[in-house]
Amino acid sequence: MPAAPPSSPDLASDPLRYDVVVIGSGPAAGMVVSGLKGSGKRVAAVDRRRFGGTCALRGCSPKKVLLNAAKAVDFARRADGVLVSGGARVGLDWPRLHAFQESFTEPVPPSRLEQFRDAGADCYAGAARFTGPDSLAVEGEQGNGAVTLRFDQVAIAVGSVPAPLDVPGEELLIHSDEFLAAADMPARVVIVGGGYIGLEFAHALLRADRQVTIVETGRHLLSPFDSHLADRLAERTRGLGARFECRAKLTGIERVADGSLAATAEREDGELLRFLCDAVLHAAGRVPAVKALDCDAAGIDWDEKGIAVTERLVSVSHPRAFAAGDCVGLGHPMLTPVAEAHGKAVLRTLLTGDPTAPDVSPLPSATFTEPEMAAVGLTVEQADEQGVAYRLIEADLGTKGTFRKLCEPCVGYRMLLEPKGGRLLGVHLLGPGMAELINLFAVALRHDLTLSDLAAIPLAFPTVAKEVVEDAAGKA
Ligand SMILES: Cc1cc2nc3c(=O)[nH]c(=O)nc-3n(C[C@H](O)[C@H](O)[C@H](O)COP(=O)(O)OP(=O)(O)OC[C@H]3O[C@@H](n4cnc5c(N)ncnc54)[C@H](O)[C@@H]3O)c2cc1C
Ligand SMILES: NC(=O)c1ccc[n+]([C@@H]2O[C@H](COP(=O)([O-])OP(=O)(O)OC[C@H]3O[C@@H](n4cnc5c(N)ncnc54)[C@H](O)[C@@H]3O)[C@@H](O)[C@H]2O)c1
Repeated sequence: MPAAPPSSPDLASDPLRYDVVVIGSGPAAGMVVSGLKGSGKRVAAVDRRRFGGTCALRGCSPKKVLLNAAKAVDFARRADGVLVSGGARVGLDWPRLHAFQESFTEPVPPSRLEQFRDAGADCYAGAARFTGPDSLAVEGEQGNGAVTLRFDQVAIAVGSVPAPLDVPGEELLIHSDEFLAAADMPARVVIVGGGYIGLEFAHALLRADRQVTIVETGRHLLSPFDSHLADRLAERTRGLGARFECRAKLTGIERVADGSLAATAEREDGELLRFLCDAVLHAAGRVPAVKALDCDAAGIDWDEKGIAVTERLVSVSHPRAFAAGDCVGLGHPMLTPVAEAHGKAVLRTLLTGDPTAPDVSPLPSATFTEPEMAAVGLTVEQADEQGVAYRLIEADLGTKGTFRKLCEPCVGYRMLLEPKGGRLLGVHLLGPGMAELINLFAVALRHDLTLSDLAAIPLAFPTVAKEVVEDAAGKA
C-alpha cells in the first residue's frame, strides 16, 4: 500500500489544524483512528457523548448481557422437569445483571480514549458542527466555549438516533439507551416496532415476566428476515405471553389519571387501539444522526437517508469528506460489522488516496432472541423481486436429537440454492445457537460453496452445525 504524504509542515504551527478530523468514536470511527497510527498524519477525534459509541456502550454489548440472562432463564424454564428441577422458578436478576453489564460498559470510555491517544489522536469531547468547507466547531459539553478545528480531510462517523415518530406525547417514549440503563424493568411495556430491538427487548422482558405488547406497522415482524421463520418466532413469542398488533401504527401517548401511560394505535382497517402501560419503548427504527452537523455549512450533501456518498464512501459534493457506519446514506443495514467495514474502507482511502469501496457482502446478521433468528444472503422475497432463479429447501428441526436435547421445538431453516450446481444463495435459520452457525454459512456464500462441500467437512459432533448441515445436504 503506497504511503500517503505526512502532514504538511504548516500544520505543526497551528495546534487546532489537522490532516484528518474524525467525528464519532464508535466502531466506524474506531477503525479509522486506530488505523491512522503511524501514518504521520495529525488526527483529531470528536464525540459528543462518552467515547466508545453505541455498540459498546448502549447497544450490542450491554444488550447481549441482558439477552444472555434471558436465554439462561428460558433454558432453565423449558428444561424444568426434563433436565433440571426448580427451573420454573428461575428468574431474571435485573440489579445483578445490570451491574454485570456495567462491568463491560464502564471500562469502554477510558480504554477507547487511551486507544485513540495511543494512535496519536487528540480527543475532543463535545458536539461537532461544520462551520465551513474545512472547519468545524466543537461545542463544549459542560458550558465550555466552542473550539474551532480546521481539517484537510474529515471522516464522518456519527451513527444514528431513534427515528422521530411525530405523534402527540412522543416525549413520553423511552429509547433503548434509557431502557438498558434503567434500574428496573417496567411491569407493562408497549413496544413500538417489531424489528431487531423490539423482538430482542420483548424476549428479555418476557423472561422477566413483564407484560409485553408489540405494535408493528408491517405484516410480519422482523422484516429483513425470512417471513416464514419470522412468523414461527412470532408464534413462539406469543406463547411466552406477548401480544402483537401487526399492521398498526402508533398514533399517540398520554399520561392518565393513575400515572400510567396510554398508548394509542390505529390498525390498517381503521380500528383504534388503546393500551394502558408503564412504559412505551421506541423500537421503530433509527435514522442517521446528521441533522445536527450542519453539513450545509461545509457543502456536504445529505438527506434523511444520511450523508450522500459514492459507493466508495466519498461525499458526492466535498471530495475531502468521507462517511462511515450508520450515518452513510447508501441504505446499508445499520450493523456493527457494516460500520467496521466502512471504517476500514475510509481508512484505506485516507492512507492511499485511492477511494476504496467497503467489503460488506455477504453480510450475516442475527437477532439474539431465544430461539435466535439468523440470516445471510437472499430471502425468497428478494430473489423473486430480483428475478433470481433458486431452489428452496426447508425443514422443521424441532424433533431432531440436537434440539430435543436443548428442549427447544421452535427450530427450522430455509435455504435458497442455485437450481444448477447447488451454490448457496441465501440461508435462514431459526433456533438456539443459530447466531453462531450463520457465520459458517457466510463463509460458504463468500467462497461459493455448496451444501455437499460443507457436509464433506468432518464437523464436530454432536453440534447444531452438523445437525443443520447434514439435514440440508440430504435435501439439496
Ligand atoms: C439497542 C441496540 C442494539 C444493537 N445491537 C446490535 C447487534 O447486536 N449487532 C449489530 O451488528 N449491531 C447492533 N446495533 C447497531 C450498532 O450499534 C450500530 O450499527 C453501530 O454502533 C454503528 O456504529 P457507528 O460507528 O456508525 O456509530 P455509533 O456507534 O453510533 O457511534 C457514533 C458516535 O458519534 C457520536 N456523535 C453523533 N453526532 C455527533 C456530533 N454531532 N458530534 C460529535 N459526536 C457525534 C455519537 O455520540 C456516537 O458515540 C444495535 C443498536 C442498538 C441501538
Ligand atoms: N441484533 C442486531 O444486529 C441488532 C439489534 C438491535 C438493533 N440493531 C440495529 O439497530 C437498528 C434499529 O433497530 P430497530 O428495531 O429500532 O429498527 P428496525 O428497522 O429493525 O425495526 C423497526 C420496526 O418498526 C416498525 N415501525 C416503524 N414505525 C412504526 C410506527 N410508527 N408504529 C409501529 N411500528 C413502526 C417498522 O415497520 C419496523 O418493523 C436496526 O435496524 C438494526 O440495524 C441490530
